[in-house]
Amino acid sequence: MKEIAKNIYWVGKVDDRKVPFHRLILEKGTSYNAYLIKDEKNALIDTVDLLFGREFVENLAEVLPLDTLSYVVINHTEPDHSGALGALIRKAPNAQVVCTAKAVPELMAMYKIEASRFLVVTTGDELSLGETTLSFHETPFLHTEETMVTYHKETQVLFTCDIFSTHVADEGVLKISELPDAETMLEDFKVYYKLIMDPHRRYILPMIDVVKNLPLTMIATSHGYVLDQDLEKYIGFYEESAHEGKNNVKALILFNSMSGNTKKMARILEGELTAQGIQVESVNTEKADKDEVLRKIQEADGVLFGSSTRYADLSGNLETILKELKELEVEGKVAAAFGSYGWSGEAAEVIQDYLLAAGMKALRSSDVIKSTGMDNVTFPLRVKFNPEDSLPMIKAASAVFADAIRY
Ligand SMILES: Cc1cc2nc3c(=O)[nH]c(=O)nc-3n(C[C@H](O)[C@H](O)[C@H](O)COP(=O)(O)O)c2cc1C
Repeated sequence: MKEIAKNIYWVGKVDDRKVPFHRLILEKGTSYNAYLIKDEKNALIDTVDLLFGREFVENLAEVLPLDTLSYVVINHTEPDHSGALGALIRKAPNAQVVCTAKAVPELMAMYKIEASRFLVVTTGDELSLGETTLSFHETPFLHTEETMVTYHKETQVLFTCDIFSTHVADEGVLKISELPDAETMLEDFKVYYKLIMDPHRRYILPMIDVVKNLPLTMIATSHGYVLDQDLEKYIGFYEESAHEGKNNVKALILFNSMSGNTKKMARILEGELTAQGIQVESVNTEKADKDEVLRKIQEADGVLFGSSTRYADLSGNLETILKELKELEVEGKVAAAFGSYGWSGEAAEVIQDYLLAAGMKALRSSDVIKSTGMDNVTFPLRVKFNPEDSLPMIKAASAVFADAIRY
C-alpha cells in the first residue's frame, strides 16, 4: 500500500506477464491501479483484473476491515478494473457500488450483484466521504459507453481509469516524478493512446473540457504510471491528437426511393454529416446523368449508396452505377450501403457486395465492433420503413462514417 496523496493509497496489482489484451500481447505487461481513500467513509476507486480478484480482496482486508468500506467506485466496467468486485462486494457488506446508470446492468450481469447495492451517479454529482468529497463526470466511450472519471476535490486528484494510462509493469515506480527520466515513458503513453483511445477520438475533446475545468495536482490512472508532473503535456497530447484529421472532406450520397423512405434516410444522413462539418451532396440517381454521377464518385472522399428493397432487389437504377465502380479508381475509398426496407431488406446487402467487389472500404458492423467495441452501429445501414423510427441508428452510423472519411 503506497500513499500517493494525503490519505489516498495505491492498492493495485502489477502484472508483469506478457498480457493478452484487445487482440494484442502487452509485451511490457501492465498494472491494474486501484486506490483506497481513507476518510470517515472509506472509498475504493476501481479494483483489479478478475485473475487477481481473490488476492486483491485478501490484501485489502489486511489494511482495512472490509466492513468499514462504504463505497466502491467503478469508473469503467471492463473486468481488468472491475474484476474483484464480485468477491469484494460479498465480503464488504456495507459497501455500495458507485457507477453510472449504464454500468449497472453490466455489473449486475457479470458479478450477480443485487440492484440495492448500487448508487448511480451522473456528471456533476458529489459524494461526501466526511472530510473530503468526490465528484463524478461521465466520459462516454473512453473507452466504453458507461465510463466516468472521479475527482477528489481536496487533493485535486483525478481518477481516470483507462484515460491517460500506459501499459507497463513497473514494480519499483508508480509516479512519473520517480522515474529517472519521465520522457522514457512517453512512447508507451502514445502507443496506448493510439491503440485504446484513438478509435474513440470524437469523445476526447468533451473529456478534455471536463479535465481542463478541474484544478489538478495528479492524474491517477488505472494502468501504468500515475501522472504527477507536466500534466498539461499529457492532456495536450490527447487534445492535439483528437484535433488531427482531414479538413474540407466531401461526402456524396446516392439514392433511389419508391415512396420516399430511403430519400428521407438520405436527408437525415446529409443533415448529420453536415452538422459534423462535412461538405455533402445528395443525388437521386433516377434524375441524374450517369457520367456526371461517376465523376462525383471519383471526387468524393466517401460515398453512401442507398436503395430501398423491391421484390428482393434494388428498387431503382442505382445498379447501373454500381456496375461501373470496378472501372473507376475507387479502391480504398470509404463507402457505405443504406436503404429502407419492409421485411427482408436485400437491397443494401446487394449494394455492399458491389462496394466490396470494387475494393472500396465499405463499412461493416463487424469492423466497427472490432475497432471500437461499439455494438450500436450497423453497416450496411438498413431501417424498416420510416427512418424517423430509427433515428439513433442513423445518427450513430453517420458519426462513424464521418470519422472514417476524416481520419
Ligand atoms: C412493390 C414492392 C415490393 C417490395 N418488396 C420488398 C421486399 O422484397 N423486401 C422488403 O424487405 N421490402 C419490400 N418492400 C417494402 C419497401 O422496401 C419499403 O416499403 C421501403 O420502406 C420503401 O422505401 P422507399 O420509399 O425508399 O422506396 C416492397 C415494397 C413494394 C412497394
